[in-house]
Order: sequence, then structure tokens, then C-alpha cells
Amino acid sequence: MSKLRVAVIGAGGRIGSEAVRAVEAADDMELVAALGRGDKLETLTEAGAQVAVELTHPDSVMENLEFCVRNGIHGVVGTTGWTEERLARLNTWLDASPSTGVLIAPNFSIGAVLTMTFARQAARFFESAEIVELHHPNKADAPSGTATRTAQLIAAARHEAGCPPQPDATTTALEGARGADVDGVPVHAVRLRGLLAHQEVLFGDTGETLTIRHDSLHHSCFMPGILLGARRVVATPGLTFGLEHFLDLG
Ligand SMILES: NC(=O)C1=CN([C@@H]2O[C@H](COP(=O)(O)OP(=O)(O)OC[C@H]3O[C@@H](n4cnc5c(N)ncnc54)[C@H](OP(=O)(O)O)[C@@H]3O)[C@@H](O)[C@H]2O)C=CC1
Ligand SMILES: O=C(O)C1=N[C@H](C(=O)O)C[C@H](O)C1
Repeated sequence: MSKLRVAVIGAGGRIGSEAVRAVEAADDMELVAALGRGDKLETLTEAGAQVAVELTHPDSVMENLEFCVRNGIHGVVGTTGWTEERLARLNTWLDASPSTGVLIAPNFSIGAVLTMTFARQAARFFESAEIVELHHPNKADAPSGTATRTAQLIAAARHEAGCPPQPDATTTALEGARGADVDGVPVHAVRLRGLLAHQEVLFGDTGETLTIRHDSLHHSCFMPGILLGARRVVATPGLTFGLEHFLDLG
């Protein structure tokens, strides 16, 4: 069987360099291009890439994806900074290239995906929910893509269940003291040397709290998700948001 022809964009970065090694080590894949900043996107088409793994920066991802989708190259995207407006633009490109698939995964680690799933399940049972995400200080965006997605899932589950807004008697506060408001869920971002990527989802109700915590300790934790995404996206046209859709979680 022929190998899947995979390229990595952002190949010199923290996660990109790990992804290069993971693709090279996968028996069913061939690394056909490894692009850094300033490299020509045409390298992807010249190399015959079927899938591009995009791990760059929120300022770069849109231009890279537009090129990929326009040229029928499937995308596996870990880069963060997604907004409704950006997703709408991406969907417009995908509409014009209907056999192309793009997976955007706010987090490729299985533990983080499960954290989001468990948080969504727990959301309707507790009056209060807050998120603390903790990352290395080189991270460009806050709150993290994972925390934003987790908050959106919690908010949607609470809305579906008819939960009222969370209790919060704060009337005076320093700016930022109550975190960022993501669909009514406060999200607090810590940036600390020594950390990689960590998240606590805190739920509270009368007489009890529930904390779901996940820790990414090494970039290798993202690799099984990236490789799975590359294998599945080639047969999944359109936009898939979240690795959970490829995990058969039930
Ligand atoms: N979904 C997930 O599971 C994960 C997602 N991420 C996300 O991935 C992204 C990258 O993170 P991280 O590796 O820590 O960041 P880094 O800054 O370490 O790496 C990004 C790399 O991309 C390069 N780059 C920037 N723009 C381009 C471009 N247009 N073309 C090619 N290369 C480019 C950078 O080059 P230069 O240094 O010259 O700027 C750098 O080498 C972030 O958005 C992060 O949040 C990270 C981990 C897991
Ligand atoms: O920048 C990072 O490091 C990470 N970014 C992603 C995010 O914003 O959620 C995934 C993970 O948290 C690591």
C-alpha cells in the first residue's frame, strides 16, 4: 500500500519539530516537506503532499490553509486563535473544494480531549464552572484554544439543560480579576516558565466541588492525535472541529 504523503508547516517549532519526527517514524506515512517561516508554500504542491499538518501561529494559519485547500491538500491543524469569522472564511474555501478535508483540533492529546468530554458531561449538574489553564510563557494566545473550547462546550451543555447563569456577587473588581468571559464561563490563564500545557476545570455546587485536571508533560502526547488526524482527514471532506469526532467516544 502506498504511504500517505504528509507535510509539516511550522516544522522548526516546539510541536512542529516533534510532528516531523512522528511522521518520519510512522510506517504508513512519508514526510514529503517540512516548512519553516519564509519557505514557499508551492513546495507543498511540488512535493505532492496529500496532507499538511499546520502548527505555526495564529497570524500565519489562514494564509497557509487557504493555499492548502485551494490546492486540494487536506489539513490537520493544531494552531490556535480560531474565531467564528475565521471558521466562516475557511468554510468558504472548503465549499469551493468539496473533496478536501480540514481537521482543526484545539488539542491533540487524548487526555485533553477526554477532559473536554467529561467537562461537557458534568456541566449541567453544577451551579458554578470555571477554568484555569496554565501554559509556558512563550504562548502567543490567551486563553488557550483548549480552554476556550472547553468553556464553549460547558456553556452549550448548560444552555441545553436550561441552567441559569452562574452565581457571582462581584460588583467591584480589578480588570481581569474574574478572568475572561467565554460564553458566561470564566477562564483564567497562567503563563509560567517550567510549564507546558495544563488545565483545570472546576465545578461547584452546594457542599461539593469537582475538579478535572489534565497535564501535558511533553509534546509527544500530541503525536498520536496528529497521526490519527492525518489518516482520517483524507476520507473526511469538509471541516471537522475537534479530534473527538475521530475517536469513536460514543
Ligand atoms: N492543538 C494542539 O494540540 C496543540 C496546539 N499548539 C498550537 O500550535 C501552535 C504552535 O505552537 P508552538 O510549537 O508552541 O509554537 P512555536 O513558536 O514553537 O512554533 C511555531 C513555528 O511555526 C513557524 N512559523 C510561523 N509562521 C510560519 C509560516 N507562515 N510558515 C511556516 N512556519 C511558520 C515559527 O517560525 P518562527 O520561529 O520563525 O516564528 C515556529 O518555528 C500554537 O498556536 C499552539 O497553540 C501547540 C501544542 C499543541
Ligand atoms: O501553545 C501550546 O503550547 C498549546 N496550545 C494549544 C491550546 O491553545 O490549547 C494546545 C495545548 O494547550 C498546547
